[in-house]
Amino acid sequence: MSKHNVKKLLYSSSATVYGTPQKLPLTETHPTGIGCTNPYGKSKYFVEEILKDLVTSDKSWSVISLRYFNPVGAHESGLIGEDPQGVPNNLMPYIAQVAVGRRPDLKVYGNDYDTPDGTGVRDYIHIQDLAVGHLDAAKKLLSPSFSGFKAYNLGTGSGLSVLQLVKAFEEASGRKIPYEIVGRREGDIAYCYSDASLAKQELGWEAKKGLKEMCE
Ligand SMILES: CC(=O)N[C@H]1[C@@H](OP(=O)(O)OP(=O)(O)OC[C@H]2O[C@@H](n3ccc(=O)[nH]c3=O)[C@H](O)[C@@H]2O)O[C@H](CO)[C@H](O)[C@@H]1O
Repeated sequence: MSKHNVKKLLYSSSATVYGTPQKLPLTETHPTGIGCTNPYGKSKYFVEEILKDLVTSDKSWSVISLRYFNPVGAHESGLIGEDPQGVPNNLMPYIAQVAVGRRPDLKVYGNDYDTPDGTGVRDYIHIQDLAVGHLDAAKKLLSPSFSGFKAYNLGTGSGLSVLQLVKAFEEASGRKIPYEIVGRREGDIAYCYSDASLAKQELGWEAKKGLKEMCE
């Protein structure tokens, strides 16, 4: 990057840098790296720390870190979407594979969390909203007044449970999603949802697509 004089970086980070939330909704000032529940979150945290050190040691660098909540959905053309090989780890692609008959049922990882229906609550965000967030962040990064390191949450600001997502997907697809409640998955937390107001104030960005569009 330095050979080509690239000194501006937009980093794809994750809400998992916050670990188990001490306070909800999660703001960018929430501590990071403490109690990260899985290696993915820890690696995102480590890279953010390296980037903070970089901009401190060399003022010619500037970095924006985008902390994604739970990206889901597909492009409306149907040409770009999510179809992971093997067994999907994430909820939405798993539900989609059950809907098309590739898997018999969804295993719901625990219904004994301290949430309204006992299943895990997450802040799902449509990938097209996420893409627009990158464009808005790139504008900020390229503006002459921007310097240093800044992190922004990219989320909708509201949480949905596993069972709410199942129901919404059934409504959008017209297919029944059979499910079975099984034990909790190690490393999972009960709640994770954003306060996305900083991105609205400073980037002029907010999520526009709703649950129905995420499931279509
Ligand atoms: C432990 C783990 O892998 N965490 C990853 C997962 O976080 P998340 O746990 O936030 O996302 P996810 O889509 O894997 O799970 C969302 C919710 O669905 C539940 N669930 C998920 C799959 C399933 O087959 N059945 C089920 O009940 C899960 O317990 C959770 O409450 O995805 C993030 C990206 O979006 C990051 O990659 C996280 O590191």
